[in-house]
Parts: sequence; structure tokens; C-alpha cells
Amino acid sequence: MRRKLAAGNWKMNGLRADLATLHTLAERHSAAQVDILLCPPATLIGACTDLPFAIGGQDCHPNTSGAHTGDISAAMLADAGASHVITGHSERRADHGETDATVAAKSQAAYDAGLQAVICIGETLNERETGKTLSVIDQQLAGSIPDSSSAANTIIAYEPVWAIGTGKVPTLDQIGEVHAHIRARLTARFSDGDDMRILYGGSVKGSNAADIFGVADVDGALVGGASLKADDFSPIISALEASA
Ligand SMILES: O=C(CO)COP(=O)(O)O
Repeated sequence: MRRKLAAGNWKMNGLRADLATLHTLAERHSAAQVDILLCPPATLIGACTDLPFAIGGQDCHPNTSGAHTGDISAAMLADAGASHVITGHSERRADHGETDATVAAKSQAAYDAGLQAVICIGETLNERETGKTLSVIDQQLAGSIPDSSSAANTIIAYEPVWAIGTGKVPTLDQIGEVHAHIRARLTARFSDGDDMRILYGGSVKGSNAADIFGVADVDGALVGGASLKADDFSPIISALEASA
């Protein structure tokens, strides 16, 4: 049985004053029947460790240490109190030229430091409109997920690039098609592939969460904008609990 997961990705947002949001969420959801993961900017990880949620980084370097100014290793995230790290987010693939091989190396670094990786994949609008969605997903799954992945160390996030921050959401049938495809690939490749969680991400809101969580093989959400405010994230967590 896969436990449902509500994950928030704060991206490059959040100052110490915004931690109040997380304390409000903690008051409302400390006894949640689902897992909750928050990925604040790295500067806030240390200030989040007293919260009743899992805490994650948003990126890590593939190497364990060294001359990489401005980068953060997986071991540093773990040392600061994180248990998870997002790898291969489309914003990093686009802004920093990360390839599938980079994402696989970062995910392996996460495992080596004892972190779970939330590995992101998803097609662009052009790829969807030209009928390439499933082949892009196949390529990303094959290239971004290390052979050492398991349900214990890996969560997959399907985030169509065109749905991120746009208010556009695939139809439920489109989400279902991609999640079923990912599930089939995971079970074919990994002995515990049926236990790996697959999150949907891209313009998830309180108003569409229940419908999305009703789709087969959607084990939760990776939420950007709507995770920044307690009043926006809270209904998503509640919808996930109701679907569990
Ligand atoms: O990129 C996302 C989460 O990683 C999704 O962002 P939005 O929820 O803001 O669309």
C-alpha cells in the first residue's frame, strides 16, 4: 500500500518571516493521515527541523564535497535536517542545463547521503502537441532514475512543464494515461516498482486537488505556488487525506 504524500516546493521563495505559514500548517495537520514534505529554500531547512513534517532540499550537487562555489551536497542537506531532495525539476533542467545523466547522478548522490530523491519528469507543451509525451517520459525515466532506486529511496513526480505555474492542468484522462505509463515502466524495471510513489505536479490547487487525487496511480502532489500559504496548501492536504 502506497502512503499518500503532499509535497510543497517553495522554489526561490521564503524568508524567515514566512515560517509562520509552516507553523500554521503544523497546527492544522500534525495528525495528518498522509505524509507531508516541505522543500523550503536551503537557507530555511535548519529552521524547519522542529516541524512535524519531512523536510527536503530542492537540488543537490552530484559530488560529496569540493570546489563548487554556491552548490550544496546531499550530505549537507542531510546534516541540516533534510530527509529528501528534489532532483531534475524542469526549472533546473531549463535554467542550469541539467540532463537526464546529471539528474541520475544527483539522485545517486542523494541515496548515498541517505536522502530520498523526488525525481521530476515531464514533457513540454511542444512535446505534448506533437504526440511525444510518452516517448519523452520513457527517455526521462530511463535516463534520470538510477538502477539503485527503490520504493524506499525514490519518489517520482510527473510535472508537465506547460502546467507549472500556468493554471493549466492536463485532463484527468491525460494525467491517468501518463501515471499508468510510468507505473508500468517502474514495475517492469524495479522489483518494488509497484510501491514507488508517483506524484502529480503542475497548478494543483484546492479546487482541482480532489479530482486529481481520484486518478489511479496518483499518490499525491508536488505543489509549487499553492504551498506558499497555509490557506492554499491546507485544502490540498485535506483533499489528499479524504482520498486516502
Ligand atoms: O513546479 C511545481 C512543483 O515542483 C508546480 O508548481 P505550481 O504548483 O506553482 O504549478
